[in-house]
Amino acid sequence: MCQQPAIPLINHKIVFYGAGSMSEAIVRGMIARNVIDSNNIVMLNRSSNERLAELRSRYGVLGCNDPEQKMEHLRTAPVIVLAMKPKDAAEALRVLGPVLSPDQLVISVIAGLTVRTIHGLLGAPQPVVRTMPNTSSSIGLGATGIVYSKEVNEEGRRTALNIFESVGITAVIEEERMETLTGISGSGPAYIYYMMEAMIAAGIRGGLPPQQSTELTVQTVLGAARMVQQTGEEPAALRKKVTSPNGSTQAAIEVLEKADFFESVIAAVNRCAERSREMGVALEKELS
Ligand SMILES: NC(=O)C1=CN([C@@H]2O[C@H](COP(=O)(O)OP(=O)(O)OC[C@H]3O[C@@H](n4cnc5c(N)ncnc54)[C@H](OP(=O)(O)O)[C@@H]3O)[C@@H](O)[C@H]2O)C=CC1
Ligand SMILES: O=C(O)[C@@H]1CCC=N1
Repeated sequence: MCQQPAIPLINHKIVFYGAGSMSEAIVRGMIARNVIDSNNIVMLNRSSNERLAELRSRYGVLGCNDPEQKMEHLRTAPVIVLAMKPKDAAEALRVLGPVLSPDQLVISVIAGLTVRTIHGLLGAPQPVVRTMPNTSSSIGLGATGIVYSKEVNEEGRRTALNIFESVGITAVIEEERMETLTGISGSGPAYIYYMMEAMIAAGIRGGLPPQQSTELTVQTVLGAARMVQQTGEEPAALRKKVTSPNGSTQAAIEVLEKADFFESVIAAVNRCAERSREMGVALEKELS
């Protein structure tokens, strides 16, 4: 077994402003890794009490949707993670800006929302970390892109890295690359799940019991990812080893080629990046 690197204990409050899937994935991953005490996690949402009760019972975190208490948490937390949908971000940030003090670190996971727009909506040059994680963070296998605003000091960088390294790997990148990264790793799990759905369906249509088809598909995807990771070989080289000349794999790949699989995946990644930019532009318009 390979040992995961030790992550320093996070011993301050983190407020998740938005208590949905992405927040839960990060919280679950951090708690499983024991990098933070659940008493130090506060999760805020807008309306759903049931959702907060669910999070409380699963992770022992504090949930809150009382407007006054919410503002108090936001005013006092050293670290705030923005995790609402892009359409809700402008309003939430306008409310947040006036209660912040200059040393509070704002970490965003919101697709498309740029550092410049965050600053504009907050109305202050807050230290901002723009990130793009993915939901595999919940099992410690996330992949998170990170951009720092120039206001983020060494301690802020370390804090952001501690959070996201505790739930997977991180890549510090230029902000211009964030949309491409979203197309690969932010949304990427969904493409793999889609491929898995199709493989499972094919197995069932071919007469395998659903459970068997699912188990075989899961193990195949897991094994293929681990092979790339552990052998260090290129996916193309590994694919070649599966593909006997004129054999069954070659026949299957020819069908995928005919459907332009390779270029379709690239087009999907590009469209994802483009859509993230569109969402960013829509949010930028909120500034005027
Ligand atoms: N899901 C994913 O795979 C990924 C998502 N992201 C980003 O994460 C962000 C959240 O996505 P996701 O978790 O899927 O979304 P969800 O819809 O699951 O969760 C959004 C949460 O935000 C809350 N919320 C909205 N407005 C406010 C507000 N004004 N004050 C407090 N809480 C508010 C909602 O509360 P309520 O339900 O009460 O309205 C809800 O808890 C998005 O911006 C997305 O781009 C990034 C990477 C991957
Ligand atoms: O679909 C979305 O907009 C978000 C961003 C990355 C994954 N989910």
